[in-house]
Amino acid sequence: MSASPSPKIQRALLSVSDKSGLAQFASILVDAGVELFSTGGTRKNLEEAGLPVRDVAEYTGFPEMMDGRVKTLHPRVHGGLLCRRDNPAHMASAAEHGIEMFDLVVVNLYPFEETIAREEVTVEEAIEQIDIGGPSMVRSAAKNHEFVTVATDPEQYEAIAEQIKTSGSTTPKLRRQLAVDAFTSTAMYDAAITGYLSFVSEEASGETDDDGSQENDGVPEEVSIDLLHVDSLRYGENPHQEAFLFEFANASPNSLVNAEQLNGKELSYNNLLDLDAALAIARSLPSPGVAVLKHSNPCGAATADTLGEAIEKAWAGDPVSAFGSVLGVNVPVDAAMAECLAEPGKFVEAIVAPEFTPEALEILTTKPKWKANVRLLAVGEVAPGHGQYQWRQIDGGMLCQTGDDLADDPTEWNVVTEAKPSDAQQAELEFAWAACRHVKSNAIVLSADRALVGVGAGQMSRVDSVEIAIRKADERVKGSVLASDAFFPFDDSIHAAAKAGVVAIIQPGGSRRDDEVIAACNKHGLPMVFTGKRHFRH
Ligand SMILES: NC(=O)c1ncn([C@@H]2O[C@H](COP(=O)(O)O)[C@@H](O)[C@H]2O)c1NC=O
Repeated sequence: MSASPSPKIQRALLSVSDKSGLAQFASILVDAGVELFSTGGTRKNLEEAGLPVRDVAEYTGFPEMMDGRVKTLHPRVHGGLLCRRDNPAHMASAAEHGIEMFDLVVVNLYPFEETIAREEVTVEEAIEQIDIGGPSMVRSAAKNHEFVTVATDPEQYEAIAEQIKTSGSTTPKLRRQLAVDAFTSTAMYDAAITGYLSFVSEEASGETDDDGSQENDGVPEEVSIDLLHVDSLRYGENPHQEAFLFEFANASPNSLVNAEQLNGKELSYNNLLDLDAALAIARSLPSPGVAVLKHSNPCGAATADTLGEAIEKAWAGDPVSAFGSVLGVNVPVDAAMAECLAEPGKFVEAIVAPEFTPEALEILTTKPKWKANVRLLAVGEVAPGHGQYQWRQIDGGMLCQTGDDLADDPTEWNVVTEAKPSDAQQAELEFAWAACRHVKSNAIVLSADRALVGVGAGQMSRVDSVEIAIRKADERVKGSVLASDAFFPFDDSIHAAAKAGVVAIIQPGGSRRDDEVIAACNKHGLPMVFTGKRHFRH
């Protein structure tokens, strides 16, 4: 079968929510002799630009109705999009029903993803932003791309306009590519809708089964995850691995993927992992707080009256490991912090913070040796994103869980020992507990004066983590408090901690041998708090 010649573009149907670049593109079409048809808002926009445009409602003989739910869903529209120009029977049907051919469709959809990204959005508002007529036109045109050109993104206007200016039509190659883009965009759009409706909470939707229950505990049978390609990364965890960055279509503007990079080299895969961990711990520390990360674990973290003090204390947690670290900060980076980092002997790979003051930016981008490379990311407000689902790939599947991001409530904790923590020890335990949940299990942290002084991370045995934390803290272990992300299976860790000079302990409790662990604390006169909540991090 020989390919049909590219049809001259004579008639275009424009219906867009994002009206950027529209008038300029449409005026090129008008100059090329193309007749324009439009829906309400789009027509108004074109008329305001002084362009001649026909009303789709006048062409179909039906007004827009039901709050815009029905505008273009009409055989005179879809017939004009789906009709094969080389099929005499199709053309005869078109003639019989007064259907005109549309050679170009310019459609972009109701902003569903932007709508559901708004924190206060209701399910009703989200549902009204599900575009039906737009995707229908896009799919009709894309199916019939042998004859019809479909634009779904203002970025495509220039390439289409160039071809129309030179030949009055578009090439089959461009039409095929635009059709692929069109089907991709409607697939992504549907995935966003599916994802939203599947996970929208029972309270928000008010929807339950007749018996009041939610089928399958509210877990949908099928889930689509809507991801947008943001960037191709230089490589993955290692140079021989390919890597890419994707963004959830409904990601918050204050998320790491949307952070503004103010300085530095391009971000690597490992940088992004470390920055993610840095942001998470910064979010859960009291303000002003700083976390210093290496390989996704904090080697330092601190809070103080000023950010300048906090960074000094956080860096001092483990200055050897802090060299080449990634930092997370929960307030704007100021000049005092920048001056501290610019000191000789210090080096950081990247910093994520709500923002950077102009003075801090000036110092970090002019003073240190590594000024050109340091990646500075402004993420905006660092409020925790409660209740978000976390996905993780395993062999042949995905794990899904809600994030471990709710703050703990110390009023629910219990002192289980004869000795009670002093007020100062209680405050220190709260700090240690907040930091501990961000350390890979088995996690042990030692803290003093609201700063980590020793961390034992990712060990297969808890007592090994205790010993590493003690070794790291060195002399500072004396008078420090200890937090453990999960229960102690034996009393050996307690004896080691007491011998080293730890003065109070916090842990979830729940071991078969809790009695022995409590007895060991009592023997050493150590206060111990049970939180009742575990914070494993695998
Ligand atoms: N209902 C319909 O028949 C329909 N036809 C086109 N739309 C959408 O309406 C929007 C444009 O509307 P307006 O021209 O009124 O600003 C576009 O995003 C388009 O995708 C529709 N809206 C929703 O389904």
